[in-house]
This record gives sequence, C-alpha cells and structure tokens, in this order.
Amino acid sequence: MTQLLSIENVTVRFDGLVALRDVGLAVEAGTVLGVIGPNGAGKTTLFNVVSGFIRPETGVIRWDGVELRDHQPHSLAGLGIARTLQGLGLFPGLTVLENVLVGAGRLARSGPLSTLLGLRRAARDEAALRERAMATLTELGIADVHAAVPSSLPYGIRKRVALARALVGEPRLLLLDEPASGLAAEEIEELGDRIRTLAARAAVVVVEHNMDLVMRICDRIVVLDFGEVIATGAPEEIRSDPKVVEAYLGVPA
Ligand SMILES: Nc1ncnc2c1ncn2[C@@H]1O[C@H](COP(=O)(O)OP(=O)(O)OP(=O)(O)O)[C@@H](O)[C@H]1O
Repeated sequence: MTQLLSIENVTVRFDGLVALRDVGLAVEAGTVLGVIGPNGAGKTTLFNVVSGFIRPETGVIRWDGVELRDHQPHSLAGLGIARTLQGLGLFPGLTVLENVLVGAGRLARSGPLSTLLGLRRAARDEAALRERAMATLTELGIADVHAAVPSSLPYGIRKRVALARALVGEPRLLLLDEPASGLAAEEIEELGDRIRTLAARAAVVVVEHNMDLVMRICDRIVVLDFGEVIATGAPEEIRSDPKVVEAYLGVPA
C-alpha cells in the first residue's frame, strides 16, 4: 500500500493551550481514515495543519513521500488535495455550476485573463471545465440544479454541491470535515455509500461525530483526546478500546 499522507510528531500550541501533541497518522491510497474525538480534541486543527492554514510548532507532514514544508491553502489543489469545510463555504452570489467551477480554480479565465491567454484557448478550456463540472454534478445526482443559487436549495443538496466543488479537481486526497452534520438519516446512508465509492480514486480522511457512519465507512480510525492520539486501529478495535470509551463517556470503561 502507498502511504499518500503521513504526519509525524505534530504539535500545535495556541498561546498556552496544546491543541495537538505529538500527533502521528498515515493515510494509504484507496482507504478511508476516520478522525474522531470529543469536542475540542483537535480534529479541525489537524485538518488546518494538513491544509497549510496552521504551521505546527514541531513535526513533519509528508505528501506522497515528500516533506511538505511551506505549503499554503491555495497550493492544495495543485498538490491533489481537496477539502470540504464544516460550514459549506459556498458563494451565495454564484450558481451551483459556478461554485463548482471555482473548485476547479479556473473561473478567473473567463474574466480579463482570457484576453491575455487568447480567447479561443480560454473558451476551449472553459468548455472542458464546464463539462467536467457538469459530469461531477451528474455523478452526485444534482446536475438538474446547476443553474440555481445555493440559498434556494435544501441543505442536503448544498452539502453535495460543496462535495462536488472538492471533487471536480480530481483530488488524490479528500479531507471531509463533518460531512454528515445536518443531514437526514437516509442522506447519511447515501453519503456513506458515496464515500466508499470515492475511496477507489481518492484517499479520504473524514472528521465526523456520527459514530455509526464512521464505524461503517472507515478502514482505520484515529482517536484524538485533548490533542493526543489515544487510539488508532480498525473500527472493531476502536469500538472496544477502553481508552476510547472513557474519553467519550468520561468514566473508566
Ligand atoms: N485559532 C485558535 N486559537 C486559539 N485556540 C484555538 C484555535 N483553534 C482551536 N483552538 C483550540 O484548540 C483546541 C482544539 O480545537 P479544534 O477546533 O481543533 O477541536 P475539534 O476536535 O475540531 O472540536 P469540534 O469537534 O468541536 O469541532 C480547542 O481547545 C480549541 O478551543
């Protein structure tokens, strides 16, 4: 198995508070890794480290075997990493299709840049991108709403738009921050199937509070508590780990 992303000894401190202490994990191609833990355990901070929003005080992040030193959020797509946010982060003034095109990072070409690049080439690029964006929307079953603005759509559909935006760049690693939050039971069921399907072409790291979903879709799970990894393993190992039970219930198992 190829280790696509690995993190070793990552420590992040906010003033006095240690948000991550000596954290390590690895994600292999073709797999789904779950990151769970009580509120404030450091899950979002971990995503922010991988995304280049936060520089850790210590530690190494390796992408495809190469150490990432000064990566920035805007260089993620180029690396082949995409992320969905806890909030949806959709642009309210853009249509669904335009929001997805922003994910492809090339919408600017239809602006003044197209004049510089040569109108014909830009038009060709634009057409190809639109086709890719529409194909992604079709895959997620929401092509029919491509011309709508997000605010006119139910929350579950908007979440799919956010996922389409992350997928359109054909990432090799997908970071999903609470993908099930706000969804109805049958939507969560469908989401689980979709994530499993996606894992065939992109490794997935998912931060999620819905334990049923996590247990169902993850190959491995990392449990954080107060910024430390207290357990790593397959779902059945995690489920019966006394340290994990204690972290969640607050009493020794
Ligand atoms: N920018 C920041 N400045 C100061 N403290 C922060 C900052 N970001 C996070 N923290 C703190 O770091 C700790 C870890 O937060 P983080 O958001 O990563 O946890 P989490 O596991 O994602 O929580 P949740 O499940 O509630 O989203 C918390 O104590 C939080 O208050």
